[in-house]
Amino acid sequence: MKVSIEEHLQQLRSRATELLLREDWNEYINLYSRFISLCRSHLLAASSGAASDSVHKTLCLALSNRAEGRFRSRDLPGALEDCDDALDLDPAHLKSLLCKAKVLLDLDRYSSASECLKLALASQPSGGAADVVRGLSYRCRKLEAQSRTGSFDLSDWILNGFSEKCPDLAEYIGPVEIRRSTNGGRGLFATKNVEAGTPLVVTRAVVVGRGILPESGDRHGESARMVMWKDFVDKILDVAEKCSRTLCLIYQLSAGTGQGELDVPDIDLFKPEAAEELFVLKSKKPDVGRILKVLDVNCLREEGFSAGIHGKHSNYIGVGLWILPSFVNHSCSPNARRLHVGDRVVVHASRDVKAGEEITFPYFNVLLPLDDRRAMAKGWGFECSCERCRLEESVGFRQEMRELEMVMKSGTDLDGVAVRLEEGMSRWTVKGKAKGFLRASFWPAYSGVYESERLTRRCGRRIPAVSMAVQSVSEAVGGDERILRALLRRLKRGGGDAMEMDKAMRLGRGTYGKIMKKAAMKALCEVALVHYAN
Ligand SMILES: C[S@@+](CC[C@H](N)C(=O)[O-])C[C@H]1O[C@@H](n2cnc3c(N)ncnc32)[C@H](O)[C@@H]1O
Repeated sequence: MKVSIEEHLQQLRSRATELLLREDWNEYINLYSRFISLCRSHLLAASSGAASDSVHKTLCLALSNRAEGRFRSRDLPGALEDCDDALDLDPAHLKSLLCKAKVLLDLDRYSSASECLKLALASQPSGGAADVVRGLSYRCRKLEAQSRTGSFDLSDWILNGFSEKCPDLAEYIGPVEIRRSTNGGRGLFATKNVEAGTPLVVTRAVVVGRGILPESGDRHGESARMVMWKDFVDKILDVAEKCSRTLCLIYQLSAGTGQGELDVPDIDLFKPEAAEELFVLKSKKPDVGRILKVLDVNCLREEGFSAGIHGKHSNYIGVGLWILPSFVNHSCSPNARRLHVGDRVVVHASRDVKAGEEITFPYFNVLLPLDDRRAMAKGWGFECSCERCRLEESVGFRQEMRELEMVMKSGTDLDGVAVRLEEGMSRWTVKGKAKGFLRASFWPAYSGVYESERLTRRCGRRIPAVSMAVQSVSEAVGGDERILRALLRRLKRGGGDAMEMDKAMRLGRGTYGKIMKKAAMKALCEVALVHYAN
């Protein structure tokens, strides 16, 4: 028996409802693709105007439904294309306007989303649809203001113990640009003087892979790591295949070789509003070999209070690719830090930064001696050429430093190490910033002393007071929980004056960023006291 086109479409609709309920988006999209081609061929064959009007309506709804499916399966460019096709048929189609606004919001194109919502409002939605329009408009205004001003506020989230949904942060590019760095490759540079704590870049990851790995030494550990990595790579390839903008941006990143030959892209290329014409590729198929190399060089681990210590398992690991932060080089004397909030990373100045200065954050723990840092940089595949490493390599008293490092590692005579370093620095006429560099290299010894009232008393005035050491080390390496903790412990024990309180607040801003109110900063300081006992 021959089935009429209407009956066929009705069968497809019923099947689509089943797939929608099952959230089987791939099948849902496939089904609507068939539905759409049927409508289009029917439209070509339609003889009367009335018949063609009704198929137009059906086609418009089908495009809108496929857009929703594509949105759910994170094919945002595909979803946008479907919404635009539906709106070509009916510019006031509410469902398509709402879906388009959601897609544009997820693509961080807030002004375009806002335009779309204005059109949706003009069609006078009622009931639930009106609520959706109002909700999206509010979100749009909030994100647009954040992306323009760089004012973020994580206070509520922190004060609620990080338990609520992650705060909704906008994409933001602050006063920075990409230039050639002294290490030969490219780097991110400040275009204005900024204070410690100022957000520089806030951006969403292409993908973050998260998991809880078995204890190290567990024979399943390595295979669990491999499974997690494979899943992460598959997701990256999936996004890159669906979105040529993302693929183009991934291709801008270093694949590890020929640092000096890499192009220096304009910062505007990384703005969500950058024109689509800038992202045209010869082949939309991702070059897997090249992407694997890019991931090797640029993936970062989530870190900071938001990643590891709140409610998450101690073996938790999160690895992601964040495009613009991938231009930030490492330095053992960094001036920026990263804070992870959901899939977004906030890169903020961890100390005052001057216009023209390169923005750097630590790829690994920099509160360690030169040889340990060298080994870690080697693991990353480079030799660190930062100011601090160059200075420590060139000093004539390198051998004496090595001996002190050995004692510090044995953990037996921490006060002796700190005292001998201070005496050595007077003899070697080490001054100013260089003192901060060396104290940072021996921070485990200093912090061991400051943690213990007995050792602090024993050292007396042969080592600097906590607040002075904290000041010099934070000037060398920027804000850091472990340095902040030393100062907070001193304040907690009593004896801290208003100046020290002020210093702690400033160091807190360098450590956590100027993205929270005082009460939330205090809550984080409590966290530093509990979680950073060396
Ligand atoms: C995430 S990329 C940083 C941006 C990179 N310079 C570029 O041009 O795309 C990491 C690579 O930059 C280089 N790099 C980063 N920090 C460095 C440093 N302190 N000294 C030397 N090379 C560094 C290394 O080649 C490293 O593999």
